[in-house]
Amino acid sequence: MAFPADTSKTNKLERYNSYLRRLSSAKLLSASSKLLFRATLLATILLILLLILHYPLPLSIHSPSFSSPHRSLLTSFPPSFSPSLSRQIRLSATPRRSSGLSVLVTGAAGFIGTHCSLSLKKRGDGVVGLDNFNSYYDPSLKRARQALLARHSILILEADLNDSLLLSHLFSSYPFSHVLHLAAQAGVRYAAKNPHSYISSNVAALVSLFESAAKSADPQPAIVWASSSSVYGLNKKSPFSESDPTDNPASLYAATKKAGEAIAHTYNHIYGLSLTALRFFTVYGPMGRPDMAYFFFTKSILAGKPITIFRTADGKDVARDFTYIDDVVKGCLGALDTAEKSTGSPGGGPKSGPAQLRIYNLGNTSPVPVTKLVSILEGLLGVKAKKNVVTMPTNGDVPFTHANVSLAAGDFGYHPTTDLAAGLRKFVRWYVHYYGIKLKPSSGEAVAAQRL
Ligand SMILES: O=C(O)[C@H]1O[C@H](OP(=O)(O)OP(=O)(O)OC[C@H]2O[C@@H](n3ccc(=O)[nH]c3=O)[C@H](O)[C@@H]2O)[C@H](O)[C@@H](O)[C@H]1O
Repeated sequence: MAFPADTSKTNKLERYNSYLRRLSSAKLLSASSKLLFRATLLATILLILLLILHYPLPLSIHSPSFSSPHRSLLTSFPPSFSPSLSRQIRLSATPRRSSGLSVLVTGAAGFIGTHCSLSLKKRGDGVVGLDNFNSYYDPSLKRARQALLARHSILILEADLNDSLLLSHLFSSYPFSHVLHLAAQAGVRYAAKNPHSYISSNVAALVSLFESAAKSADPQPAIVWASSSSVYGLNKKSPFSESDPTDNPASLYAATKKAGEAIAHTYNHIYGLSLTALRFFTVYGPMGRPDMAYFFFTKSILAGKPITIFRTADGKDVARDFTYIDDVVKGCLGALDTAEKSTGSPGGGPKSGPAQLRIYNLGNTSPVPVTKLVSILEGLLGVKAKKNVVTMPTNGDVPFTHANVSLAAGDFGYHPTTDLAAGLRKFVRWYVHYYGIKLKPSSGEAVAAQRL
């Protein structure tokens, strides 16, 4: 009898072999999927790097203590303005008079920006505004100014100057003849709280603007921009002239404005940008800045709250060459009208010759003590201020400012005509109307209003 063949050993062997085959194919599968995963990851990283190199991300140095929307208006990819936005930009920028200017006004929702935009538009120039609407002071006031400009068909783009991609796109999409650059981090004492916002707005954004104007605009625009009386710092010689040294800045604000003037020299020298710096002297008036003394003094006096008045360490009055907004606007327009063309070639190429590089004081030429400012306000408001007189802090203030404006007078007929009492009257009139305040019938402003 034949015994059935003993297959148990062969079966075991086959089962073992098939187990080994499955094991190795599973390993192979997992190894190849790992490889595939790594390759995909690498390709994605490479693609992102390529895109960043090609379309650089906006430089965003955010200030820690206030918010800025910093929204890019470039919606599609590759970046471009929507057809409707392009149309609005064209409409707003195109002058209505022959040989009118087309001006990009930065900081257009700001105090001086709004007034200048309106004046330019009223005389037939084209204006496009740009503003980041940050919350350094009440943004609702900036929105009210924006609404006013909109009623005069002036478009304000909500964007940050550090968005260099947007800026270069703006310059390549419309041939602005001029830029009036007023966007800045203002205030001499605030730098102690938020120093970085001064670097971001007054240095980085200035470079971003000059870069785009030099390299993306065709033709390159002439640029008129806001410097400050604060660059004279702790100088003792009075009045301040443009040729005086500016080596003693008393605040970071002043230091960034002085840095701006040095940066302007470089861009003028290398790229042939036509650049004019205007040194403003404590500008005040209707729709002004709530962070300035005349504005918050008015608020506190009306609310019956105490105000702090600074005096110098040796007990003297602190004084300012307070300058009324309408005078400053005339100075800004004069500077724009006399600005010569830039001499650089598109793309930052060689310049055809030296370009204009100017600096002007725009002040009132008659300093007034802060104590006098307060007594004028008391009269206009019909309320006695509760005064706290203290020694001036050493975090930015200077004892006095006083402008010599003969350069601006000679070059574009700048002659300030509004004294502090007349200018503050106009400010108070606006203030009580804007905030819906009823003054006592005996107040200087109420009496003057009855006479009208
Ligand atoms: O010309 C400029 O380049 C600058 O002008 C403005 O700076 P300033 O001249 O310092 O204005 P502003 O704060 O209104 O103080 C006015 C006076 O009130 C005194 N002052 C101030 C505050 C206070 O609590 N008490 C006080 O006595 C104070 O000592 C001073 O004497 C702009 O803000 C600044 O952005 C820049 O443009």
